[in-house]
Amino acid sequence: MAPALLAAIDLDSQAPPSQGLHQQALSFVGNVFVHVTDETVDQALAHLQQSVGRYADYLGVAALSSTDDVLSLLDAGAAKVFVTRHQLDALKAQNIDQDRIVLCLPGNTRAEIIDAIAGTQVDVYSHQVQDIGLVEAWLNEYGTDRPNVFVSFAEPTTENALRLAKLSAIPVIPAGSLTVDAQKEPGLISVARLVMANATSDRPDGLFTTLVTDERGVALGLVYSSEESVAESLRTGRGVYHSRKRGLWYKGESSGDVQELVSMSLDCDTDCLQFVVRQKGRGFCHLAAPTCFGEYRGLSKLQKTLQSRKESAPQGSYTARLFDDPQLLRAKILEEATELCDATTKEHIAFEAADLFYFALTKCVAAGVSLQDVERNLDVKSIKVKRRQGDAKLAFAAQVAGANGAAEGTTNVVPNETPKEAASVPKSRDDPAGVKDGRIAMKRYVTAQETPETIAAALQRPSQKSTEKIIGICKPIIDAVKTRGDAALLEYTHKFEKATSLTSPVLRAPFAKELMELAPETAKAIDISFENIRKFHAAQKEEKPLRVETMPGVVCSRFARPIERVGLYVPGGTAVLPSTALMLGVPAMVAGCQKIVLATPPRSNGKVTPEVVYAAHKVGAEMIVLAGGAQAVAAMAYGTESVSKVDKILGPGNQFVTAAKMYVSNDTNAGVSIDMPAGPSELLVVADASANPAFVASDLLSQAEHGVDSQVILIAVGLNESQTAAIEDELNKQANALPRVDIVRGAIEHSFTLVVETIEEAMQLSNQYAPEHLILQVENADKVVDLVENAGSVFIGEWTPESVGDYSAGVNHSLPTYGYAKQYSGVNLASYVKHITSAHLTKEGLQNVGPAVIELARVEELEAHRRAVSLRLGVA
Ligand SMILES: NC(=O)c1ccc[n+]([C@@H]2O[C@H](COP(=O)([O-])OP(=O)(O)OC[C@H]3O[C@@H](n4cnc5c(N)ncnc54)[C@H](O)[C@@H]3O)[C@@H](O)[C@H]2O)c1
Ligand SMILES: N[C@H](CO)Cc1c[nH]c[nH+]1
Repeated sequence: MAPALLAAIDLDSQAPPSQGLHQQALSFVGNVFVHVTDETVDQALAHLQQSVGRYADYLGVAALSSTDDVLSLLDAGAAKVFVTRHQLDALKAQNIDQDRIVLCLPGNTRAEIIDAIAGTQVDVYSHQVQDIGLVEAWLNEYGTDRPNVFVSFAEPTTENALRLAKLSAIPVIPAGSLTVDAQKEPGLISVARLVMANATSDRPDGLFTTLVTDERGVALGLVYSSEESVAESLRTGRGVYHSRKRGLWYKGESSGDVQELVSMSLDCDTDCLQFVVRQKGRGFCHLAAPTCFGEYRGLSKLQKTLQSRKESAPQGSYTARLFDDPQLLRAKILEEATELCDATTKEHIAFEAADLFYFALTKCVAAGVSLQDVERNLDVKSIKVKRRQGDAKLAFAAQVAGANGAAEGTTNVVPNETPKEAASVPKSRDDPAGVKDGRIAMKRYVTAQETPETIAAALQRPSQKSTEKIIGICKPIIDAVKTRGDAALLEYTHKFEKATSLTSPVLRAPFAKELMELAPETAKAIDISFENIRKFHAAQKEEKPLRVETMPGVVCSRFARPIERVGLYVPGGTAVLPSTALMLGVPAMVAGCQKIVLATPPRSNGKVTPEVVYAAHKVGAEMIVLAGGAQAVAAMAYGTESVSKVDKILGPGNQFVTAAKMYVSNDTNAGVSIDMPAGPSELLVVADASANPAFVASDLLSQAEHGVDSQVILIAVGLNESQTAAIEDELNKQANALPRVDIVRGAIEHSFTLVVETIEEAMQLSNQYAPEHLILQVENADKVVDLVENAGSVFIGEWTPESVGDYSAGVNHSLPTYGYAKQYSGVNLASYVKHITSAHLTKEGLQNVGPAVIELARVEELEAHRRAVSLRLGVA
């Protein structure tokens, strides 16, 4: 819609004008003209930022030397730019919407104008016009079927402006020459007169039909206006109309339900006014309803409810709980966003979107943000000219890839090609340094200031994709491998690993030397780690059977035997993990398992990294299955033409690996067991004032870099603000220097610090969480170990970073996550053996224990059991 006028303002003038339009009246007019030069581009951008949504900015940019600056101004929300012919051509070449361009005419004669606008359909601007008659002449010649014509005057007067306004030209007049109070400023040009210059009434009484709406455009009611009421409304900044019975009508004067004027404008054929207002009191309608068409609905209604809950919520109100508990609100927003992503039917999508809107709007209202603010943002974004790539941030893309798999084509996260690349995930294209999105920081809770429920909610792990869903994806894969063996296994490796050249799914021992060629320092590091892991696991061996004489002549024993055939899964999706091959393979070797099968996804060239082959060789693996995911698990569980069937499958992996392990272990036909359900890596550090902030931060980051779903927690014991901030600063600094900063950022988003007062409280919270890894960086750390009840593995004192456990200290890194440390142990020697018990009785022993057996068999009415004893003892 063409504006009625533009009020020209000066970017440099800081002081309010001594006469003419004040700031608020600029919004009523709704359209402002600003002249921009190379020196004032930044000021203009700042001005746009403040004013976008309050009024439309028309910018004179003819003096700008750079087209980029013009584009930036359009991008920042300028409604239109007034340009030279040269600039017009440059903007056209950039495909800028011509509706946003106004061509500055080089002169005002007919010939000059025709020449300038030849071949264009853009609006035009005739500036500093001296001879109004000349402009009137060509406006009359063109008629109304022409682009918009903007005109500024060498000497603006009411008469000049009205003459051109009546020909539907748009006057551009300095704000200081305009007034909304013509009585007080009689020498200035009346805005009301200009606004109404072209208004036409289709009513016998000459009044103008007026639609009154709120800021979101929701109709409040219908009224009538006259030029006088419009002038009064502009003067007072309130809703003032013309009552057909009582004349000038100051809305709400007697009821108190007044309105603040936001803006006013005419419709497309200038016979209807729209007043945008902020309604006060009970509402617009004389029946005390918000609108003359009834109550608010939908988002407007929700907003009103939330705003009133914020002011005073009834006891037990859920919304009030959300306002008070940002952590709960955050969790709900994430939960609902995920549910919306998973919804498929129209009804379900509408249902989930409604839930998400509710929680999102609660967040807005809590922060004093209105729907109008949100919609203003949408409008500004809708006219951006610099389009973004639109890719998801890597952290989120990786999450989706984790759930759907890159192979489904849902993301652009690609599987690794080489070990080095795999270890260094690329940063997002939008943010090559990985720092633009701001500080990397964990949320902080001071437990003394929070409710126990808030802390308990914080200690919940981030939600995982439902196992049923993942099993639904894995089951067809497992069935295919079970029924079609190698052929299916190879097909899935071609599909998921893109290893299309692979023709055999296994690599058999002895492995060729050239497949395990390593730099001497790498081989040495593997050898050292191997030896330490071997020593620690060998020490766990039970040298002789357990033997107890429970009664004279009754001897009970328990002895261990290795599980004959074990399958070890070494993950390889986003990182290559030879350390995991050692952690799983060395105890299998020490336990004496006869057949060790190792499975790992190959690279796209069909090969496995030499470090993994070397580790497989050192532990005596019989073969490496060149496959990953559910297909590798199925191959080891059921066996194929090439893959040996195993009795137990161990090792971590992503959701597909875990789901497949759980599925095959429940299939009685498979006859296979598993170590434990595994989840994303996690770490909890308990640190007191003696801890080195740089050490603490480095430990937290060491697990955060595993995946966006990793979680790290700091429990700060008795730290003051500056001590806690020192760790946070270190974390931000070190995180931003990491190659996997995007993954870290994703993990840190659901990681947090708990500030507690005592070490006892810290350990109680740690035991409640049951972390996979627990680091104690506190005074007397070895004494604090006594307080540990639940944890996968504990790292004691400032010189024990968790990474030593990941690689070389000797302890195992395959550990229970997701709170399973409450009931599971990490992988250890016992994971590779089963225990067999034996009983050995003498005659005397049977005489001693026999009567008890006879009696219990009688109670259970199992006669054959009873007789097996009574017969030997010769009793009835
Ligand atoms: N707890 C521990 O001890 C420990 C140690 C090392 C690694 N980890 C964890 O193991 C995990 C390794 O995950 P990863 O993805 O890097 O490697 P991975 O080897 O576990 O999984 C890769 C396989 O997933 C399968 N897959 C991918 N998308 C699929 C889809 N859409 N449908 C079906 N199958 C699909 C493919 O077969 C692919 O080979 C990480 O979460 C890491 O933190 C844990
Ligand atoms: N920290 C992982 C267990 O959660 C294991 C690992 C392998 N490589 C490095 N770290």
